[in-house]
Amino acid sequence: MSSVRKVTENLYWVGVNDKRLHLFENIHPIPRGVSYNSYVLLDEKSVLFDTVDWSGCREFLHHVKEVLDGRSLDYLVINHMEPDHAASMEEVLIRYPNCKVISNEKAFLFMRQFGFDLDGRMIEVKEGDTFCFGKHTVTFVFAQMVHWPEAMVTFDMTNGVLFSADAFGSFGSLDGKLFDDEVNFDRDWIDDARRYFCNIVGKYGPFVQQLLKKASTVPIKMFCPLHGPVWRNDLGYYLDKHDKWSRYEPEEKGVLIVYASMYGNTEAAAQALASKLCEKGICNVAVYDVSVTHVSYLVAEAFKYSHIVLASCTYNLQIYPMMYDFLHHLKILNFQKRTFGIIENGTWAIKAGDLMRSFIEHELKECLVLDEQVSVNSSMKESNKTELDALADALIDSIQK
Ligand SMILES: Cc1cc2nc3c(=O)[nH]c(=O)nc-3n(C[C@H](O)[C@H](O)[C@H](O)COP(=O)(O)O)c2cc1C
Repeated sequence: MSSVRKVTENLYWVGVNDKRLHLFENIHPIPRGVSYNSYVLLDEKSVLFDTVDWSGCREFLHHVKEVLDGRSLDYLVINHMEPDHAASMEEVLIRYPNCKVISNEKAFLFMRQFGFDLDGRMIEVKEGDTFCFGKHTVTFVFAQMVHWPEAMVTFDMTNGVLFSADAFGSFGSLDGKLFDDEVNFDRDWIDDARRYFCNIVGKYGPFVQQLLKKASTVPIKMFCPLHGPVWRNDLGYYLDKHDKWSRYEPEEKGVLIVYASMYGNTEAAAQALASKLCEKGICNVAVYDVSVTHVSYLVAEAFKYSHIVLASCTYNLQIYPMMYDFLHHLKILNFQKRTFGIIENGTWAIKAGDLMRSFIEHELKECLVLDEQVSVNSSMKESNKTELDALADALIDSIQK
């Protein structure tokens, strides 16, 4: 008896959940854990699709053994060579000495780089190749840079299952609930799914768009990703989210306010703006302290909202370091197509506003900074109230356009 679950006829989830890992990629907090998904297909040949992180190897091997129930393993398909999926492959190959690895040229190169000895057990496939395991015939679709260059997805033409690698994944431990229709995704999962996408694959929007285009040409009935729930019900909902995220289009009209403040004065200005916006009828407003909320959450919120206000005090003639870090993350994730407002603060040489404006205008693509800037000199004054009003009005004008 184990946590193995049947996915569909002859296909089983043999993955593991990880609630111990604190930081995914040693960067992103995962308070709800994460799953490493792997799947076994029992056809005339037995096939394992990807493996799991090294930390879950022992339990995973038990799952594989249980499903194989005495059969040998014929093939291991590696869609993605990142160690959270491929680290356990060597152990699989030791236990199943007749198992051959099906993957692409670049993935085999990466396997050698990671020190896996495949010793004549490689079957190299190219884009569009097909492979028959008995009743099931699969085709391999390259998904370059979703999220590594060797990534591919495998489409089972017999039952419509897409083994989608890192595409359509999410943070979050499954805890028994394998399918999208077994959870309240919009309530309990969407924030983690967004945070996963934006921070892990966000930079590669155009490549995700290419994959979505390829996906639209085949009759997919199920996404089997390498993290998070399997999709068998409302695929359109999830496709639509991925389409928006990968085009850098906001999901919602609203204002994200992120502030950097040491002694509370910049924070007070940020909160005053939030109140003004709500008073004027725009209540879809989210406020975060950049020093309190991890940057991966801020990035996800930036992808969600149409408008962003950055409020930063000046620090050694620079943008406050945590705010700079947030901007840096947006830049390296190829973040684009938003309207920004700016609040700055300083006591003797106020620089944060100009520096943030310049960063947004020069380092982010297709982003606009509103002229209506708020400049606080240490603490808010009467003149700042007028500036805040003007910024709130400019944001509302822009939202309503
Ligand atoms: C380490 C440090 C460096 C600072 N550097 C500058 C600066 O370069 N220019 C400036 O105008 N104010 C500077 N300040 C002052 C703060 O920006 C200023 O007091 C601001 O009002 C603080 O806003 P807060 O109340 O939101 O923390 C600095 C303060 C600290 C602690």
